[in-house]
Amino acid sequence: MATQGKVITCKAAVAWEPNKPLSVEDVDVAPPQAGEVRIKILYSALCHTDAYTWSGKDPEGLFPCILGHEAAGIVESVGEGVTSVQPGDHVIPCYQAECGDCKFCKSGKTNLCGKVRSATGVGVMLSDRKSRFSVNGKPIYHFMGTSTFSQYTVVHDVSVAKIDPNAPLDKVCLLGCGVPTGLGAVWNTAKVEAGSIVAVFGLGTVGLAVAEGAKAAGASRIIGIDIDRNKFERAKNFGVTEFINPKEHEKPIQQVIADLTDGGVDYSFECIGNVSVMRAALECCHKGWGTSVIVGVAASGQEISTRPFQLVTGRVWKGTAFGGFKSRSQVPWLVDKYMKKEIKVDEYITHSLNLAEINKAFDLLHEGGCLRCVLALHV
Ligand SMILES: NC(=O)c1ccc[n+]([C@@H]2O[C@H](COP(=O)([O-])OP(=O)(O)OC[C@H]3O[C@@H](n4cnc5c(N)ncnc54)[C@H](O)[C@@H]3O)[C@@H](O)[C@H]2O)c1
Ligand SMILES: N[C@@H](CCC(=O)N[C@@H](CSCO)C(=O)NCC(=O)O)C(=O)O
Ligand SMILES: [Zn+2]
Ligand SMILES: [Zn+2]
Repeated sequence: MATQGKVITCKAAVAWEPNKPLSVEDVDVAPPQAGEVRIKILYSALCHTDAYTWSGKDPEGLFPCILGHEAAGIVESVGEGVTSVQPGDHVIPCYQAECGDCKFCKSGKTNLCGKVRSATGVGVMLSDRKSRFSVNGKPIYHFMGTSTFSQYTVVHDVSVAKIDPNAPLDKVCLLGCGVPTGLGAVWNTAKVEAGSIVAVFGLGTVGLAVAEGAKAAGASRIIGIDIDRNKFERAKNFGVTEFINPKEHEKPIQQVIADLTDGGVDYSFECIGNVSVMRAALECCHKGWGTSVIVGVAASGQEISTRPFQLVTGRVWKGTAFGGFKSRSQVPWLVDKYMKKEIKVDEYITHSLNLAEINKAFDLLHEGGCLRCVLALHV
């Protein structure tokens, strides 16, 4: 391979400072070291977590950095000792690693992996605690161990899922974050049973994937809650059966929902990142067994609260990261499900742009009509 072992200079969107428009410029990407993989990223979608970190509200946000974590590409080269993938493999970089060997991976109780998290949380690679990205010699931090708003990125081998080479990369890039998160919140974290009544707060990509997962699980009612009434029409296609706009009610939304459901729902999901809504989502659950799952990411300094009595009386509060899916083992399975038309992916893509238009893509993310905007990295 002509580029193997060499620095690659390519285009990437650099976030120099919080909230300052991203700058698409030439970035040097160093070759992968031992245990690392350099990937040619072909497509990357934007997730609200990218916008959250860019906003400066993420306590783990470091600048300058290269954001992006919902992508697909092809392995360009691998570092010493890497056997799980080879150049030419089609892959999805996974912000949640899976080493199979750490205390977390071996526990059988969680999809969180501890192998590289101490490095990915501070924007560097594990082996030498340095970045592989630089601009004119100045290091640029990695983000979430993925940094996919770059034509080439370097990730840890434990963060790379090898997928079916026939899968369209401009679609399955979404399986790097939002869609699996919603599906898995239902299937893995809550384990919703057939006949359950479900409430979904926030009908963006994550909330719609929750609805899709709940429908597949056989939920009898799926109540969508959003302050944007326009969200309902589209949400019906994902399984939402009823819609509530909190702005149209005087009573607290948890009371409105309890009244509509003979005391509360079996499962609720907060897919917004708003701590007041997280409280409402817990409190709209049925006494004795209702379970609420926090999916949304709330800003630095925000805290959740409720009366302990809510838990004493049997409600359960949970959270989920990447929907509880084990990334390297289960992302290929999700890709196969998509190829068999068992899960939706295309339906979440509302916009397609290229890397040079990334700031426009971030603007779109804040507009009601946009679910996922997929960027083509090499046009
Ligand atoms: N836990 C994880 O692993 C994980 C993974 C991906 C995304 N996330 C987080 O999930 C959240 C949702 O992501 P998304 O991409 O679907 O976002 P989104 O912005 O597309 O969707 C949020 C929806 O919530 C609605 N909303 C906003 N305020 C509301 C309120 N007070 N009451 C009711 N509805 C309200 C908006 O109208 C919008 O439809 C974000 O916080 C994101 O960071 C978490
Ligand atoms: N850095 C933030 C937390 C961000 C967060 O919660 N990330 C989610 C994924 S969001 C994907 O769009 C997650 O999976 N977290 C688990 C992990 O990062 O290991 C903060 O500090 O507030
Ligand atoms: Zn995400
Ligand atoms: Zn591990």
